[in-house]
Amino acid sequence: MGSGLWSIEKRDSFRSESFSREFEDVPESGSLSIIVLGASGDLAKKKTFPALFNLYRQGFLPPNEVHIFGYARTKISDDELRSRIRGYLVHDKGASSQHLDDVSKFLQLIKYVSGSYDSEDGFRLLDKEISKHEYSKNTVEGSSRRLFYLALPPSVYPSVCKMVRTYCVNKSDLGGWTRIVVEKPFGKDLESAEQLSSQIGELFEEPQIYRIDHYLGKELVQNLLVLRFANRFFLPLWNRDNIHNVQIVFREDFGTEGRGGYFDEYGIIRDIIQNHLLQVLCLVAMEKPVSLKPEYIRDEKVKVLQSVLPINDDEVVLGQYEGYRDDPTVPDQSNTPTFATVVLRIHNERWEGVPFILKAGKALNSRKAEIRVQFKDVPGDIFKCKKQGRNEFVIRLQPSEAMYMKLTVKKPGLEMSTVQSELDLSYGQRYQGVTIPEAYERLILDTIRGDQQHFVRRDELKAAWEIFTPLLHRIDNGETKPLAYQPGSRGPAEADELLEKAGYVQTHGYIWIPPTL
Ligand SMILES: NC(=O)C1=CN([C@@H]2O[C@H](COP(=O)(O)OP(=O)(O)OC[C@H]3O[C@@H](n4cnc5c(N)ncnc54)[C@H](OP(=O)(O)O)[C@@H]3O)[C@@H](O)[C@H]2O)C=CC1
Ligand SMILES: O=C1O[C@H](COP(=O)(O)O)[C@@H](O)[C@H](O)[C@H]1O
Repeated sequence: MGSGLWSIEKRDSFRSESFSREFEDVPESGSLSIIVLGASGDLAKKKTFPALFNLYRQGFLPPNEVHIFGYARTKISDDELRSRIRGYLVHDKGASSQHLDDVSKFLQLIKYVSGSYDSEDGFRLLDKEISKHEYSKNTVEGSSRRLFYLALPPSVYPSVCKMVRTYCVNKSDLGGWTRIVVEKPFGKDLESAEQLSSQIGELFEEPQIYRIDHYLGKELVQNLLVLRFANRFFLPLWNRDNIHNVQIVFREDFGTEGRGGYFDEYGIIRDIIQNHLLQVLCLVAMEKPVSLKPEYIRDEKVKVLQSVLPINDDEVVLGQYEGYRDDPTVPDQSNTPTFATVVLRIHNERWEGVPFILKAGKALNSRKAEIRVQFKDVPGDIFKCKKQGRNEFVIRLQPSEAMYMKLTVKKPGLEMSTVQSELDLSYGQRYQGVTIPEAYERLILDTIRGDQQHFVRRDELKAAWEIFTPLLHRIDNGETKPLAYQPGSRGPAEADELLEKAGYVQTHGYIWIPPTL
């Protein structure tokens, strides 16, 4: 079977063949306007526009239907915005002429409108430009589709949503729609998140709101439900009878350079754990949904979150890397953690007693994100294979996507001895030549298709904040302080001690030999 079979094929419409689309398909024929608010910012340049470009190249944004608008306060021309974006679409001097041609054509779809985030004039002008585009595509009023992507700080979400709602929504409902995409951080704690949700909720219906968590767009995160519910051998094993502990880990080998101001307000728990890692936990721990309808999946995720017990202070280790406060945008006395290990306990029939260890850190010794499911020791071990280490199922989200099962086998040879080996599915090997889409690419496509499966619902967000808010308040009040750690290290040694206390047994002496050798 050729690996090309896994390639994304060029499609001539937005219709999806995905299994997740069990909900009704309403034919959509109107023009599509994608409006990137905060178009001059970092996220827009680095993630949003490149994702849109990739969708365009694959035929998901046909130029006869789509127009893209950038909106921001900076006063620049269309061409200036285009040339800023261009640098993020053409990475090397040796880009093919086809690529350069695609970039030029894509950039021609982009128009820039300047205005402030609370000005009537700016949004009226934006609406006029969008309507002009819709008119040029002969779209019947009301059947047009308008997607507003808020690549903005959350402080301006309420005013921007109000402006969009008042001046820029699709004018009637003839199969068209208006949707908004909001980025994290969505609030700073339970109260502020709920307040933000209410403000936006007064303006838009829940099916119009797409709260993005880009970890939900990663290939191996999207694979989790398939793995768990489409494979017979996982079904009976995935519970407290067999699994001893689960680790969900995020490590970065660089600090907060250039983002110190933002980061210091939030810290690693709000930046990574409360959203990205907790979303992964939901998919690892949830029960099988009734079907793949987004609401059924999100119902199950909410149940897991609501079953998480209050965090015990003895099961938290916080760290701050030395040198973090040297950043001029970080206060000298900052108490903000750049590292945290937190043990969560899920109080339900499947998971009672199984620690879920969430670990995230900046400026560590490596960059990776993975889920490590460690199984219990074999009862009545006749091979004395305990010394080899426990069975582990590792799903590496990045870099180099892979999943592998560490297991004990007979060491090849005349002697009957055991050794730890692995069943290895490395994507680079198995799916050679297949491009794995960027998380944002996939999620933006979902917003166009109206599929909310991989977006965070309001009650899910609330439940997530309920778990972390008490701890976050203790940190904010200085009651819990981070331990110092060396940049380039594994983080505070106390974090590994906590891991051991939670029952994780590190495998020693396991050597992996990449299959290419
Ligand atoms: N397909 C593939 O690409 C495969 C790759 N491999 C590679 O083989 C190597 C070994 O595999 P694996 O066992 O999964 O990974 P590691 O050896 O990297 O880590 C094993 C576990 O030990 C923990 N650990 C490491 N040092 C300490 C410490 N000092 N105290 C406590 N815990 C510690 C790690 O935690 P932490 O997360 O904090 O680092 C991790 O949970 C890895 O580099 C892996 O990538 C193996 C199989 C397949
Ligand atoms: O949301 C965030 O994620 C990035 C890491 O994303 P990844 O896809 O590269 O793993 C992190 O660096 C950043 O601090 C955080 O805000």
